[in-house]
Amino acid sequence: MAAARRIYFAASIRAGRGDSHLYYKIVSILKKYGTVLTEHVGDPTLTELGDSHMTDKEIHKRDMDWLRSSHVLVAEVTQPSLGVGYEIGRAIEMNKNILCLFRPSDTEKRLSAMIRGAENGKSVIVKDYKQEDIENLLESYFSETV
Ligand SMILES: O=c1[nH]c(=O)n([C@H]2C[C@H](O)[C@@H](COP(=O)(O)O)O2)cc1CO
Repeated sequence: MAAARRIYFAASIRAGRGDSHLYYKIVSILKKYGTVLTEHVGDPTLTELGDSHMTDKEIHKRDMDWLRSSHVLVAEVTQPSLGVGYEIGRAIEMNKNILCLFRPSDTEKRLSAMIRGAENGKSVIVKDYKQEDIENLLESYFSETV
């Protein structure tokens, strides 16, 4: 199943790349569980300019095609990002499995009610986590949930 599973990883780009090393780590763990379609999101050399070789229309089309073709969306939501919120909302409409990861200990901000409130204990899961727990958290998500 791991190779066949298509994973869309979402995290902040234009909203700030302060957590990019953590995104890199999450992407490298996710690769154990499937093909990560959006590997660029975890590239620590990617700046807030994002995919600057593409137009915004091209980025939106490519990412929506990837999202449609994915089995699961994993989103790191600690750094609030319009793009990530949009992707989560679209994925909910597409009935995707969604895992949102939030680090309360690394931010004074509270997660949006539109994300935390979308949790349904089944297809939409929102987890508070610490960096050191990420391997175990993903292991139990992919072995038990999807
Ligand atoms: O260059 C880009 N490439 C790209 O794939 N995205 C997608 C993937 C990310 O999960 C999300 C980030 O949104 P934002 O840039 O609003 O933080 O949008 C977003 C941008 C720039 O907005």
